[in-house]
Amino acid sequence: MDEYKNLIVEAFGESSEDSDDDDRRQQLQGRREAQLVFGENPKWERISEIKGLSLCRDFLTPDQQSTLLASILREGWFNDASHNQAMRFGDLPTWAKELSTCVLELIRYSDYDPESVDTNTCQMDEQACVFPSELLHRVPLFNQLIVNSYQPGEGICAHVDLMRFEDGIALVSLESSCVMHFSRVENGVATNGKQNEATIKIPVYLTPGSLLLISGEARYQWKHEINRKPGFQKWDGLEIDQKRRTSITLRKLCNSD
Ligand SMILES: O=C(O)CCC(=O)C(=O)O
Ligand SMILES: [Fe+2]
Repeated sequence: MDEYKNLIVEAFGESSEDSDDDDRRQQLQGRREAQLVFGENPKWERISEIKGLSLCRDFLTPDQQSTLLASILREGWFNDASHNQAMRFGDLPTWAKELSTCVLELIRYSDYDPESVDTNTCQMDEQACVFPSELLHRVPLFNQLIVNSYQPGEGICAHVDLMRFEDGIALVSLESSCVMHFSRVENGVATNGKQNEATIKIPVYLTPGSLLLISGEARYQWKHEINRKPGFQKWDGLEIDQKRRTSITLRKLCNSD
């Protein structure tokens, strides 16, 4: 984690929260330099059926995944086998703050399509951005953390994340791969015996070290779930080998005033 962050800080300096044009130009310049430093930029996959869902599979290297997992295990939250979830609000552990910084830097310096940038204002069009750009200036970016530790067979029921959290959710996967399914919130009435829209499930394959960003429609109009019961975890026609899976969810609480 530190290595990734230091590289970025070394290359571009600490990030600024100002948002005037000069800063934007510098950010764009930073992206160009990032391409030189890291070679090929991390690739983002859009899930075409769902607006606001972006997946970066090579977010964390295997070494970074091990370091992150070790930091989580050192917290001791899962020492007792009956605990499989930990939540933190406000001041997050150092490793979680570093992870948030990595998410932010990755988004800021990710590949971008030069065609989508207005060269006068240096504004990127929303479609080209993997995260709503107005959220990138909020401080802190995230102040709530959930770590889930799932044993083989365990998953999470279909849900929309609670409205007490703002838009813009980051989800990091560690250990076992899994398929997360998304289904529309609306309960459209099934007509003509056709499949109800709400029952159509879009599968998203989450591999270890990947980062999933959920915002806008994906956050408010789609439910997500992971069913790891036997027979439900298939990708490319093959049943996924189920091991323990650890996930980290980063969110920002809505202001209560
Ligand atoms: O474990 C996951 O990947 C999903 C967790 C989740 O949906 C949540 O914390 O709201
Ligand atoms: Fe969730």
